[in-house]
Order: sequence, then structure tokens, then C-alpha cells
Amino acid sequence: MNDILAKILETKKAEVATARQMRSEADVLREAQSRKDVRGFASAIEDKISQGKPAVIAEIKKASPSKGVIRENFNPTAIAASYAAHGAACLSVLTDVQFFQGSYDALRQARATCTLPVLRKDFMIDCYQIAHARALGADCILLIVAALGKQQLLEFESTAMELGMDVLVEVHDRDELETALQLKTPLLGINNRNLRTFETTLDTTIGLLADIPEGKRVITESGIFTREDVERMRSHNVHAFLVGETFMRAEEPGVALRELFF
Ligand SMILES: O=C(O)c1ccccc1NCC(=O)[C@H](O)[C@H](O)COP(=O)(O)O
Repeated sequence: MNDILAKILETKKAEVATARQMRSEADVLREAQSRKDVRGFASAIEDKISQGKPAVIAEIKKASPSKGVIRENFNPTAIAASYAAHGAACLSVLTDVQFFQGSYDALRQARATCTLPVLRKDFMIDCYQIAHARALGADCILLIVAALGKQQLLEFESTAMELGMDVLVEVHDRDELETALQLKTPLLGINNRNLRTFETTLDTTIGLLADIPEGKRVITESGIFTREDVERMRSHNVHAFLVGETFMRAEEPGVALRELFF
């Protein structure tokens, strides 16, 4: 696999190995288990939707492999406060340093600023990262089917759930969907972006909807830019959205959220 996802996953392996040398998994797990402050991520999404509103997972990301630096003036505290003031259901915070210029502090600061539940947006390849996510304060983790085998998905999901976190499982095509449906989590992200080619089309979400059973909450991810995009999704009964770039390019991200969705 000579692509960006493969490079990211290789880098993660080295990162986790270094982290393990700095601090044992048992120690991280103890801290994760001692935190009793988990916020309901899935329930925050359902609350919005039950009120007839779109559920927006508002992303905090400075840069990405496909777009380079997206936001120069990057202040996670101010961005989180802005999102919270303008109707976000949840936050998604990039913690990957090398490819997204994220940080653990960004997650800590964003979460400390508001009462919204927070997704640790990173590339999970090891149980160590799941425990570390909760130790940092994350309320939900992302599991990308393209990055993991079935046994890892099941194991990581159960570790996250034992720690009280929700799980967002992410797919891009029908085969990945079939695997994702074997997990317990109701949160099913469909990434409109192909993580290997960066091609992004909302047709990806629309094309998979017929194969998704009752009981799963579809979250459309990436490439949402206009009110027409939002209306198109809502006309297909998709009411949960994960949006980054559109908000990150706006002077006031929360105002951009309100204008796009409300
Ligand atoms: O965005 C990338 O370049 C990327 C590359 C490799 C793996 C993941 C990548 N992005 C993560 C995401 O999918 C987005 O941050 C998220 O869905 C928000 O998308 P957008 O609203 O288009 O910023």
C-alpha cells in the first residue's frame, strides 16, 4: 500500500512504540479508568435529531494531507467555544501531530472549554491509544475499517465501551460496511473522501444508504460545503454530519456552522 493511509498507519506504529516506552499501558489504563467524566456522544447526536435538528459533529483541525494548512490562526479553545455557542452537537478534535498538526493539548483545551462530548480523531491501531484517548478526556473514538482487521475492530470497540466511550466506525464502501455492521455501535460514519486518492463525493453516502439496517445512525463525513449539500443529505434521511474544512476556513467557525445548518 503506497498511499497516504498506509504512511499514516506506519507512522502510528512507531508513535505507539515510543509512547509505550515513555509510559506503560497499565499506567495509562489506570488513569483512563479513574476518569468518571465521560459525556454521551451518541446521546448528544440523538438529542439533536429528536428535536428535528441536524446533529453536527464540528471538527477542530489545523491541517490535513489533502489540503495542507487549512487554518493558520489555530486556537482550539476559541474554536470549541464558538462551536458550542452556535449549536454543535459534538466536537471532533484531531490529535495526530505529523499529518494534521493536531495535539493532545488541542483535545484537552477544547473539551475543557465547553460541555460538548468530544471525539478523538486519530488513527487507532493499538489498544494503548484507546486507553490513552479516555485518559485525555475523549468521549468517543474513531475506528476506520480501512485501517483495521475485523478482530481488531471488535477488540478496540469492546475496550472503548468498557471505558464508557462511544465508538464511531467509519466506512467508505460496501465491503467495509459489511464489516462495520458486525460491530455493536450504532454510530456509522460514511466518509465521502477516499482516504487513498482523496477523491470526495457525497454520492458515497447516498450509494450505501440502502444497505444500512434500522438501528444504525448514519453520519456523513467530509465534503459538506453548502446548504444544498446539507439539504440533499436531509432529503435522504441523513441527519448527522461531520464537518471540518468548511468551518475551519471561516473567520468564526461557529457562525459558519449556524449559517450552514440552521
Ligand atoms: O482529509 C484528509 O486529507 C485525510 C487524509 C487521510 C486520512 C484522513 C483524512 N481526513 C480525515 C477526514 O475524513 C476529515 O477530517 C473529516 O471527515 C472532515 O472532512 P472535511 O469536512 O472535508 O474537512
